[in-house]
Amino acid sequence: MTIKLEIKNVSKKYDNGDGIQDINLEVQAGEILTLLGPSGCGKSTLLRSIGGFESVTEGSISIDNQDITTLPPEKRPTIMVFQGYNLWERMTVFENLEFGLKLRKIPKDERKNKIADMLEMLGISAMAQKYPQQLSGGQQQRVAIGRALVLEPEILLLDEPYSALDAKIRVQMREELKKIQQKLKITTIFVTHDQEEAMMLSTRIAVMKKGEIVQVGTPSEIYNSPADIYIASFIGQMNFLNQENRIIAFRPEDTEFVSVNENNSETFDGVIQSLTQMGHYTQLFVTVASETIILFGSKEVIEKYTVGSKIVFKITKKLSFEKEK
Ligand SMILES: Nc1ncnc2c1ncn2[C@@H]1O[C@H](COP(=O)(O)OP(=O)(O)OP(=O)(O)O)[C@@H](O)[C@H]1O
Repeated sequence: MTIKLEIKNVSKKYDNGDGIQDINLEVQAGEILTLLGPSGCGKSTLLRSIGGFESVTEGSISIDNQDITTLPPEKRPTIMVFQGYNLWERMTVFENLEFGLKLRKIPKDERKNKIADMLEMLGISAMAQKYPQQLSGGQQQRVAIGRALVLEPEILLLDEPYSALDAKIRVQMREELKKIQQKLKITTIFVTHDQEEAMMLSTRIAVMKKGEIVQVGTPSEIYNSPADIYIASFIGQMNFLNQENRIIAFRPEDTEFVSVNENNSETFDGVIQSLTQMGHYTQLFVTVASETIILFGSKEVIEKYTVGSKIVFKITKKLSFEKEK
């Protein structure tokens, strides 16, 4: 594997004390690495630091073993797509894509060919002569990505590119991005606070909390072995039960209903608070002592139990965390 981007001990402190601290991260050539975390955890600050839109307070950033820490954005082999796309409204789609190529003094015929290929790949060839405001959100988003990709950056930086789109288009755009990324094998860093989006798109995910990276791993590593309670509660559906000095965590799918309580540490009694048919499965809210958890059952469960029924369940896979002091 080739390391494309190396971030070493990077900190960025704003005057008010916020920012990111001691970030260490290696991004492999050709992967989609997602920076995931709640609002304000420092994802955009890190992305902007990689793109050169933020000067770091400490540490170094290298791309292909070249130190780029102090280079301005236009001297870096990165292109960033911002949240609001920043398309030029007085230029057609074609001109939006052509602008950067002109600056790079690419000859006219070559520009035309590159743009035609890019619009074709993005499925917006018919929009070439339209203006951004004549396009849908999804189409504008494709133009923004096309404008970045046509410049053939070494690394593509995407800051919550789908936040303005509705849920259905979002899913479609993710699929498209994944396809394009696989075709071009372009190293991509993607920022999102949406864990489902991160799980679906990423080769690896870096989970951030309060300005730091707390875990880096593949989606399944993060899902199956979250490093702490914060990550466990952030990714997917997770139940927690307090035990003496520990907290056990388990996913709804890692449980099964049993008829008797064997009185071991895996089996629990609960009382059903609600049952909802979710299509091919039933979702149950259950209280165990004073704590509420979510369980999944088969479609038939809804016929066997009612609200207020006692239920016995066994946890087939669990994690255990020390209580935070
Ligand atoms: N220019 C700035 N000046 C001062 N503080 C800033 C600046 N930009 C960001 N911050 C602060 O730094 C922290 C990290 O912000 P950042 O925008 O990187 O987070 P984020 O994870 O990308 O959040 P969001 O998802 O809301 O964009 C926040 O506390 C934010 O208020």
